[in-house]
Amino acid sequence: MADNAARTPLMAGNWKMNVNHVEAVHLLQKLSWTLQDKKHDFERVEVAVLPPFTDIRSVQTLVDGDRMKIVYGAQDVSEHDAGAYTGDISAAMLTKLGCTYVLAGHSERRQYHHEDDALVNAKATKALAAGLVPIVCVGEGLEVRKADGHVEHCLGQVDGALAGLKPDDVRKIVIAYEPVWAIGTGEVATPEDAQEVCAAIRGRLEEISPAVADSVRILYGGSVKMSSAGGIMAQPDVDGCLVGGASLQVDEFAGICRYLDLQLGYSS
Ligand SMILES: O=C[C@H](O)COP(=O)(O)O
Repeated sequence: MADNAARTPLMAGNWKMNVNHVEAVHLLQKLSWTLQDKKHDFERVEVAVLPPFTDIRSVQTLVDGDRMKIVYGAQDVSEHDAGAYTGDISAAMLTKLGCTYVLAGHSERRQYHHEDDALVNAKATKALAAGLVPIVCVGEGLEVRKADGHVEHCLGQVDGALAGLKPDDVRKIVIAYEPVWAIGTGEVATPEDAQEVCAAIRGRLEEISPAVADSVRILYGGSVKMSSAGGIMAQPDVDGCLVGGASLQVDEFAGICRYLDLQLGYSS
C-alpha cells in the first residue's frame, strides 16, 4: 500500500513555446512575489517552472539572485551526450544551468516530433545520469479513451519509458499522466478519471517494489485550473499537476500551487 505522505506535492508550470527571456523574468518575479505575499510553504507544495531553453539562463540568474524557492527545468533533453546533433541540448548543459527537472515524452513531442517510448527511455536515462529528475509524460488520445484502452495504453508507455532503469533510479523520477484529449482543450478529466490511471501506474510501480511506488510522484495534467486543482489533488494517487496554459497566468498558477490554503478557506 503506497503512502502518499512520503511524497511532496509538485506543481509544475510548463510554459511550452511561450514567453521570451525578458518576459520570463517578469512572469517569474510576479509568481514569486505572489506566492511570498501569500506565505506559500514551498516545503509543503513544491513549485517548478519549465520555460523554453532560451529563458533558462535568465531564470537561473533570477532564482539565484533573489534566492527563490521556485525550482525550474526544461521541456526536453537530447538522448545524446554531446557532438554533432544540431539543435539538441544535452542533459549536462541543463544541469550546468541549475535545472532540477526535465520533461521527457510530452505528448506534443510525441505528436509533432514522433518521439516513441524507446526515445523517451533514452532521454530519461540521460537525464538521470546527469542528476536531473525526468518528468516522464504518458497519456492516451481520444480514440483510445473511447475504446476503453486508456489504462493499458498508459501502462505500456510507462513500461517503455522505464525499461532497463534500476529501481533506485526509478524512485527518483516523476510521471505525469496527461490525457491528450484534455490538453489545452478546456476538457479537464474528472478527478476519478485522473485517479483511475494514476492508481494503475502506482500499481505498476508496486510491481517493481513498494519503496518505488511510495517514492514516485505521479502528476495529472490537462487543462488544470485553480478551480479544478483541489478536486484532482484530493485523489490518493495524484501527487501534483503539470500545468500548461494556466501556468502563464500568475494568479491562476499561484492559486493552483495554493490549493491546500484555498481548500482551508485562507484568502485567495
Ligand atoms: O504540460 C502541460 C500539459 O500539456 C497541460 O497543458 P494545459 O494545462 O494547457 O492543458
